[in-house]
Amino acid sequence: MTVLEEIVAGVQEDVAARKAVTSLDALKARAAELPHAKSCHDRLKRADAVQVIAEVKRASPSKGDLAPIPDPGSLAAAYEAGGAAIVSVLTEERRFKGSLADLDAVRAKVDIPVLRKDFVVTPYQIWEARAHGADLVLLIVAALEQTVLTSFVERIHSLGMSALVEAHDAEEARRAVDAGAQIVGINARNLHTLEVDRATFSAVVDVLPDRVAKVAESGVRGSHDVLDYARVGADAVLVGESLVRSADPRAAVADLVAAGAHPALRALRH
Ligand SMILES: O=P(O)(O)OC[C@@H](O)[C@@H](O)c1c[nH]c2ccccc12
Repeated sequence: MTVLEEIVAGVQEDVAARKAVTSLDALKARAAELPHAKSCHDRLKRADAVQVIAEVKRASPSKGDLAPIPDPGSLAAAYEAGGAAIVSVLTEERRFKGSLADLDAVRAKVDIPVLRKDFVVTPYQIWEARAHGADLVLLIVAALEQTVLTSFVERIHSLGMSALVEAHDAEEARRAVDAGAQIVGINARNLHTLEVDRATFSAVVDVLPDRVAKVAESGVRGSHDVLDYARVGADAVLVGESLVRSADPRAAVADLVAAGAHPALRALRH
């Protein structure tokens, strides 16, 4: 089993356990009472600056524990104050130590859109995301057959949310576009080997049409990586580890946001 398959197997067990407690109908009823999801595409695809998606990430399969994060709501509020466009919350429990409770805590504290970051393999998880106030849902191409991927993108859009569809190579990026993705993430971390290769983004991005919002995911250590990704066509960067490890997450986000708004990039982006 690859790491991805192992994670998905655990997620399937965890979803089954939650389903036994909360029915799909209960999730739908809860979702019906919430304000509409906030739109994300135009927020990420801005002519003037590269945007920052800041992630609440406690642990990862490659690095183990990253940060204790006693108060995920406050961390997310710091990200928002630093100028993040969107906050991402890992909800996978076994390897990333996230939860829907973290998503709730973040949703309660920020006004910017919130991304549910998990290994979505059933429509139940999409309803769950909406019922817990998510605006954006991650879908991983490598974990889904094409017909399923397409139906999940449609389901997410029909619930008023946005899909961030994650690819690792050109073939997966094409599949993302074919599935109707308007926001595509290119992950520098290979989910089979867990290695980071920052050159992945530039190797894959040309497959994507102009209208797609392009997110460079993983391995952003600081403002120089934002500039590098920006130069090769990223509309946004998704950053976890370097922010959760920072002593001042608000300032750390602000640094990345400032790099993304660097005047030298503006000419490139027109
Ligand atoms: O911590 P980093 O290297 O800044 O990476 C963040 C994000 O890209 C990463 O958490 C991620 C990208 N795609 C995922 C899919 C599942 C879980 C996690 C991820």
